Amino acid sequence: MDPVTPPVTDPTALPAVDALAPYDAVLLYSFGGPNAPEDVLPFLRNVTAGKNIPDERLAEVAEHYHHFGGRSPINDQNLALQAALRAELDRRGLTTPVVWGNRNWEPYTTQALAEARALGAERVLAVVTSAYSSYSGCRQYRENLWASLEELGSQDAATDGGAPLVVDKVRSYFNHPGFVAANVDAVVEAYGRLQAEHPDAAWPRLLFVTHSIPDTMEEASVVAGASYREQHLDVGRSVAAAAAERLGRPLEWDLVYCSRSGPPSQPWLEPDVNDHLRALHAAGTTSVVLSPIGFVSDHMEVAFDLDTEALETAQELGMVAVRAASVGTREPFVRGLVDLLLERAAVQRALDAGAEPPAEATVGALPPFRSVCVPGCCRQRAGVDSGIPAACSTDPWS
Ligand SMILES: CC1=C(CCC(=O)O)c2cc3nc(cc4[nH]c(cc5[nH]c(cc1n2)c(C)c5CCC(=O)O)c(CCC(=O)O)c4C)C(CCC(=O)O)=C3C
Ligand SMILES: [Fe+2]
Repeated sequence: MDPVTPPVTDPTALPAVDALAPYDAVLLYSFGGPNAPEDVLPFLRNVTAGKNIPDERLAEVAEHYHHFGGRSPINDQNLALQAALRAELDRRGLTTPVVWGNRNWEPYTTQALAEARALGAERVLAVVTSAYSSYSGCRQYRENLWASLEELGSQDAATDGGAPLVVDKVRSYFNHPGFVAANVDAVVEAYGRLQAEHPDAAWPRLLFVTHSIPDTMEEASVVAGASYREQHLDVGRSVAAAAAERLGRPLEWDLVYCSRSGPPSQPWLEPDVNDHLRALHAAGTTSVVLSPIGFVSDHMEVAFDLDTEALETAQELGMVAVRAASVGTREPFVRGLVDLLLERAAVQRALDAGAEPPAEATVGALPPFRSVCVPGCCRQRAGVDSGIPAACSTDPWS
C-alpha cells in the first residue's frame, strides 16, 4: 500500500489559534482605594480587617487620604492600565476581555469575577498589580480570589449550570524584562531631570524604594524562591547596571523602605527612606534619585510617603532629590505584561498536555518565579498555616 500522503494545508486557511487559550478572560487584580472622603474609613476597615494595625496608625493613614481630598489616585491608574492592556491586546489581534477588580474597594473581586462570568469566561487569567512575591503581593490576593470563587459557588460546580470558573495567575514579574526596562527608562529620565533642574548638583545616589513588610512576612516569603528583599535587590542590581550604562557613569545605590505600619514593637524591614536620607546626609551625600521599584503606579504610598514625606525630609536636609516615575502605563511594562499573559497561557497549555513548558523570560540572577504557587508559598509567618485556602496553587485544597 502506498503511504498515506498528508493533505497539504494552507496555514492561513486554518482558524487562528487563540494565543491566550485556555484563558477566555483576563483579570487585572489590584489593591483598590477610596474615591471620595466618605470611602476612606470603610476602605481602611477593609484593608485592616483581622490585621494588627494600631488605631493611631489608621488615623494617620486616613489623614494621608484626606490630604488628597479623600481620593486615592490608584483607581484611575488601574483604569488607565486596563485601557493600555486592552489596546496592546487589540494591537496583537486578541479580543479576550480584560476585567478589573480590587481586594479592598469597588469593583470588588467578586464583582469582577461575576463580570468575567457574564462575558462567558470559564478560565480567567489574573495579573496582580504587585510585581513581588510575599504574603501582601501574592498569597493575600490568592486568598481573596478563593473566597470570591466560593461566594460565586465556583469551586466545585458552577451554580449557573456552566463549567466551574477557574482562576490562574501570572508569576511574580519583578524580574521580567518589561518591568525592569520600564524602571530603567524612568531612572534615566529622573537623572536627566535632576541634572536639568540642578546643574550644579553632585552626581546623585540612587535609592530604590519599596513597601516595608514585617520581618516575619519577609522570612516566610523565601519559600517562593528568594525572599521579598532579595527579589528587590535583584531588580536593583539589574536597573542600576542598565541605567549606569545608559548614563555613562557608575551608580551607587541602596534599597530602602516606606509605609511601615503595625505596632512599634514589631520589627519591619529597614531602613526607612527618611532615616536613610538623614544617614546619607550625615555622611555627606547631597543629591539623590528615588526610584519606587516596589510599586507599579504612583498611588497613595508614592504620592504621600515619597512625594510628600520623603521629598520634604530631603528638602529639610538641604538635599537635592527627584523621584523617578513608577512603571504605570509605560510601553515596555504594558508590552511586557501582555508577553507575560501569552507566556502564562503557553505554560498552561503545556501543563494541561503534560508537555515541556516554554522558556520564561527573565533578567537578573534569579530564576522565573513559579506560575503555580507551591504549598506554603508566601505565608504571613514561616511554617504557620493560617488554614485560609488560596487559589492558584498546588495547596491541597486547590
Ligand atoms: C508589600 C505591600 C504592597 C506592595 C504590593 C502591592 O501593591 O500589593 C502594598 C501596597 C499597597 N498598600 C496600600 C494601602 C495600605 N496598605 C496598608 C497596610 C499594609 N500594606 C502592607 C504591604 C504592602 N502594601 C502590609 C504588610 C500592611 C500591613 C497590614 C497587612 O498585612 O495588610 C494599609 C493600612 C494602613 C497602614 O498601615 O498603612 C493601607 C491603607 C495601597 C493602596 C494605596 C492607595 O490607596 O493608593 C497599596 C497599593
Ligand atoms: Fe506565592
